[in-house]
Amino acid sequence: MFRVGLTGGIGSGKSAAAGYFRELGIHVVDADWAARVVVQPGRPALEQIARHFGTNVLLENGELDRAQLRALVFDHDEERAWLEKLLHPLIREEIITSLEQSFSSYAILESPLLIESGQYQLVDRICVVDLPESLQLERASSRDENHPEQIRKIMAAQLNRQDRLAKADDVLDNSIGLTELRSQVQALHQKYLQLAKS
Ligand SMILES: CC(C)(COP(=O)(O)OP(=O)(O)OC[C@H]1O[C@@H](n2cnc3c(N)ncnc32)[C@H](O)[C@@H]1O)[C@@H](O)C(=O)NCCC(=O)NCCS
Ligand SMILES: Nc1ncnc2c1ncn2[C@@H]1O[C@H](COP(=O)(O)OP(=O)(O)OP(=O)(O)O)[C@@H](O)[C@H]1O
Repeated sequence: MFRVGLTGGIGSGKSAAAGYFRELGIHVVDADWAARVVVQPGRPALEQIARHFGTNVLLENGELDRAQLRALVFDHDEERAWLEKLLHPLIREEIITSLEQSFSSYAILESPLLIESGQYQLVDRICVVDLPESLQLERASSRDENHPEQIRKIMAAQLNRQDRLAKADDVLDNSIGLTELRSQVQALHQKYLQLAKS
C-alpha cells in the first residue's frame, strides 16, 4: 500500500491536516497515539520507566504521569535519549501493525518525529506541515496552555524548520488559515490517489 508520512514540529498543524485526510476517507496512523499505547498500565515499558525514573512518574491509578515525565526528559537530553531508546522500537511496532490494517486507497502516518526516529523508512513519501517557528510556538503554547519556555525546549529536541523542509517531497503551508490548509490537503489527496494507482 502507498504510504505518506505527515510530519511537522509540535503545534505545526499535523492533527488538523490529518483530520482533513480522514474526512476524505483516508486511514491515518498517529505516532503520538502509538506512544500512549506502549506505556499503558500492564505494558513492560511502563514498569521499566518507573524503575528508571522512580514511582513519582506514576499517577495514583497506575498510569504514566505524562506531565512529570515531560518535565524530566525535556530538561535532560540523556534522559530523553534513554526514553526514546526504550519506546521508539515499540512505537514502530505499533505503527507497523496499524498500517497493515489500512483499508483506504493510501495511508497516512502522522508523526512529529518521522525523520528524527527513522519512521520515514516506513513510508513512500514525506509531507511536511510548514510554518514559521514563531507561529508554531504561539499556537502550541496557547493550545496546551504550556509555558512558551517548555514548548521551546520541545522544539529544540526536534529538527529545525530548514532541515525538515530539506526532507520534504510535499509541503503544506500552514502559515495561513484552516480553510487554506484544507484546500491544500484536498489537492494533495488527488495527487496521492494518482501516485497510489501507479
Ligand atoms: C514525554 C512524554 C511522556 C510527554 O507526554 P505528553 O502527553 O506531555 O506529550 P505528547 O506525548 O502528547 O507529545 C506532545 C508533543 O511533544 C513532542 N514530543 C514528544 N516526544 C518527543 C521527543 N522524544 N522528542 C521531541 N519531541 C517530542 C511531539 O511534538 C508531540 O506531538 C511523551 O511525549 C513521550 O512519551 N515521549 C517519548 C516518545 C516519543 O518520542 N513520542 C513521539 C512520537 S514518536
Ligand atoms: N491554520 C491554522 N490557523 C489557526 N490555528 C491553527 C491552524 N492550524 C492549526 N491551528 C491550531 O494550532 C494548534 C496546533 O495544531 P495541531 O494540534 O493540529 O498541531 P500538531 O502538529 O498536531 O501538534 P502536536 O505535534 O503537538 O500534536 C491547535 O490548537 C489548532 O487548532
